[in-house]
Amino acid sequence: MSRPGLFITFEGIDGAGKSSHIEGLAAAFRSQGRTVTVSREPGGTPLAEKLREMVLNDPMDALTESLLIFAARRDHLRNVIEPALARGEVVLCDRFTDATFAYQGAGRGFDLGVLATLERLAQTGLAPDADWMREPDLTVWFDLAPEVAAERLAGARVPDRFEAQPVEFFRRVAQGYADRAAAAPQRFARLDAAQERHRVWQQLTSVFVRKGWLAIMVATQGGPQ
Ligand SMILES: Nc1ncnc2c1ncn2[C@@H]1O[C@H](COP(=O)(O)OP(=O)(O)O)[C@@H](O)[C@H]1O
Ligand SMILES: Cc1cn([C@H]2C[C@H](O)[C@@H](COP(=O)(O)OP(=O)(O)O)O2)c(=O)[nH]c1=O
Repeated sequence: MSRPGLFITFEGIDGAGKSSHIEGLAAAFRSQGRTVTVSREPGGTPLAEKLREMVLNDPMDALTESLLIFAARRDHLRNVIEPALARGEVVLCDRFTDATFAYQGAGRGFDLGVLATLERLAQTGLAPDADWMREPDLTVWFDLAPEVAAERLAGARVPDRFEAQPVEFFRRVAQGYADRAAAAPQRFARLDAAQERHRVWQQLTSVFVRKGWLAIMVATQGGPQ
């Protein structure tokens, strides 16, 4: 019997540690026989990657930014995420719609009601049930104080348009994530991302073991060095 697809997203402020763990988790799933698609937003298709370049580099107002992000998201859902889920794969996506509510909504102060409308438009009509809005099965939230994230990022890479924002911006973004998690506690798994890397990995894998999506052995091995 084929297994149902799993759509898992990773969220948190820039520098929270998401990217450090996604490939390790993909390897853990693969070692247990699952086919995994790893992707990211904005991005994940040729069109969406072009839109990503614009969103990360060109100045624009918050509505334009939100429209481009949701356009990229729909293309990504249509061409990558929905087909992979239909094949029963595990889809691991570095950021998704919670990032839009956190960055454009809480961070830039854009209207949350408009974002909810765009979310419904962009994420409906693609899954097998035409009226159903696609959402992640699980969202792993790397929760980290903005000051710690800024320290980790200092010197680590050239900042994009968002990473160059002041710490107050990231405080609002972090609160945006907290609000999203409070509104959908059954979908969110919060990790204490301030811990050492191997401890974050342990927290991460135990979430998947508890859900029955990974066997217990991977909770004690693997992960980033
Ligand atoms: N638990 C951790 N403790 C200390 N530094 C970390 C930890 N996890 C990641 N880092 C470092 O912090 C920086 C940001 O991590 P990254 O995974 O790129 O974050 P994100 O993808 O969330 O922006 C990188 O330099 C990474 O090596
Ligand atoms: C998905 C998404 C990302 N972003 C921002 C957050 C990040 O600063 C940036 C790119 O995200 P990310 O891929 O995490 O960048 P990196 O791997 O370089 O850390 O885009 C939004 O503002 N809204 C969104 O909906």
